[in-house]
Amino acid sequence: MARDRTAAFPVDRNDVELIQHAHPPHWKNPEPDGPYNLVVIGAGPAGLTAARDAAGLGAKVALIERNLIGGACVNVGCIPSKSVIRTARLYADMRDAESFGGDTPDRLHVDFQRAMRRMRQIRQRISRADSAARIASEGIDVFFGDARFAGPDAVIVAGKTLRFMKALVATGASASLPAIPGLAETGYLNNETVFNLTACPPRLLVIGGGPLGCEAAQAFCLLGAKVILAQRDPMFLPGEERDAAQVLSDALAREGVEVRLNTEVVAVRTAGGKKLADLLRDDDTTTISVDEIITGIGRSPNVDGLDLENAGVAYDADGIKVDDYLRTTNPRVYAAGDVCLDYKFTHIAEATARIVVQNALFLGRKRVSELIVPWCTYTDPEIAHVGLYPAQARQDGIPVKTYTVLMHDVARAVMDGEEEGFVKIHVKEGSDRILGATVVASHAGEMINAVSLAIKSGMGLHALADVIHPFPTQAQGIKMAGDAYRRTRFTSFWKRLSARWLAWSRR
Ligand SMILES: Cc1cc2nc3c(=O)[nH]c(=O)nc-3n(C[C@H](O)[C@H](O)[C@H](O)COP(=O)(O)OP(=O)(O)OC[C@H]3O[C@@H](n4cnc5c(N)ncnc54)[C@H](O)[C@@H]3O)c2cc1C
Ligand SMILES: NC(=O)c1ccc[n+]([C@@H]2O[C@H](COP(=O)([O-])OP(=O)(O)OC[C@H]3O[C@@H](n4cnc5c(N)ncnc54)[C@H](O)[C@@H]3O)[C@@H](O)[C@H]2O)c1
Repeated sequence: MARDRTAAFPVDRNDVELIQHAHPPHWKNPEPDGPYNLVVIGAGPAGLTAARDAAGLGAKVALIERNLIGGACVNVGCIPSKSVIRTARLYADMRDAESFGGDTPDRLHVDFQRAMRRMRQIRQRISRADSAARIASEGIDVFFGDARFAGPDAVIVAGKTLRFMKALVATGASASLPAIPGLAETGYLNNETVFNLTACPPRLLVIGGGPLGCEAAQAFCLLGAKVILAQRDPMFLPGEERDAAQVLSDALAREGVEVRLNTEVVAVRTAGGKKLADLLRDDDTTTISVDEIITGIGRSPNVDGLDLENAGVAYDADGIKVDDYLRTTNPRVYAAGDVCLDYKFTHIAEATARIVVQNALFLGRKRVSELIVPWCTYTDPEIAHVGLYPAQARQDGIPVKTYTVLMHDVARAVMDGEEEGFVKIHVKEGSDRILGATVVASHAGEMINAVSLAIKSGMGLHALADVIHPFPTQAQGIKMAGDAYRRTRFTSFWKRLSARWLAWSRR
């Protein structure tokens, strides 16, 4: 049977339900009978998608999970984090009630335990759709246990050998271990443990200003913690456009997060029941005292214990090596999701799993490089991006022209009191070919989809301006960027020509 990692949850009724769905305690692994078309290792978003799609197309499929079905996303990632963020936003709105013509409650008490209970309730509800029983009822052989390769065409799990025609490694990634002296001894939280908190830490240090650190810092700050956010780089979300990161930095600071950029946490220790952290910036070290520390310094692929060498599957510290078709160095074995990709997101894990099903089982030639992939950091405002950044385009020798709309010019954003941010759409100069876009807005994650659709379907910015949006919506900002492009088409030549035509029509 699998290791008892499930016991890590603080067991309330919701967690009991979750475990019942995602790793039923009395589950009996089936008896493998003959080779499988596809053996999938890992039941996170990548593994679940591949197993279900393949079984739906008639393949004989085995799915192996050592911990909880749903993987990082459902159990310790997207679902719990966005559920907590929603409650944090509620408190932010309550504090801001007066600017909406309401009254801020006199004694605003944050009920952290209720917020976490709501999160656990949502998590167990969402896990129902992917329960072991449900997956098994779809004709998939579900095994619980640690999978490892016994050879180029065999996997062993819980003492049973599963032979395969093709296999998919979808084992995901785990929080990288910070190499900060004293941190392990002092104790810290990461995404696997932070959702077990039952009280909001009064003072909290968040290490790392990537998506995880920024989302966590803002949420805990809005839930009442005094948060210090230390980021080694000169800006948050280092991959994003500089002005997007700046808007976020300003928003965090305004809400009360103590922003420490260019800052590295170099040592941690305990004193008088507190955690002391040494923060190094330039050549200055300051020591801060906190109650808890959360790390969000990146994720490392789950490759240990898989005995990949037995299958001739090459890997290194960045994960399993795959080609553009997601084949590993063993032609029978594919990989998808966090275990092999630089971009670690649920929707990419799912999209790459679909590629594997086509390529591995149906002689497909789908390439990862063909995917149009947006992503979004769910802070307030949200930061979403798709396609190329201007710097990348210029590096490829593509001249770039950018059309920008500020959210304070979008009527619905003004009405909603959500004026912060912008829509930026980058096109190839001299054309309306969309290269990429960054949206910074309260609902940027929803808005970016129109641009992804346009890029995917080869629709230019001119055509995007012709798409009629219901009024008033914040997504109008996308259309307004299209309108800005269209106005540039009114060159002085066309203006003169149309003025002449109109003058003639008045005769
Ligand atoms: C706090 C946080 C918030 C996030 N928020 C978002 C978000 O808002 N949007 C977004 O797109 N992404 C988000 N992500 C990223 C997202 O969770 C991952 O990209 C996604 O879960 C990757 O899916 P996967 O299937 O590749 O791997 P995982 O979800 O990691 O699943 C892999 C599974 O494999 C199992 N496994 C590993 N080794 C073995 C083995 N040897 N045998 C059997 N089973 C094994 C694991 O137990 C796990 O269940 C977030 C991540 C974190 C940490
Ligand atoms: N909204 C989302 O889609 C979402 C949310 C959370 C996480 N995720 C995924 O999870 C993955 C992990 O996110 P993450 O934020 O942990 O990783 P990350 O690699 O994106 O960012 C980590 C940041 O921590 C900084 N850092 C590292 N060591 C440090 C130190 N000692 N002191 C100070 N700063 C330090 C790095 O400079 C870096 O900017 C990402 O790949 C992301 O795709 C996605």
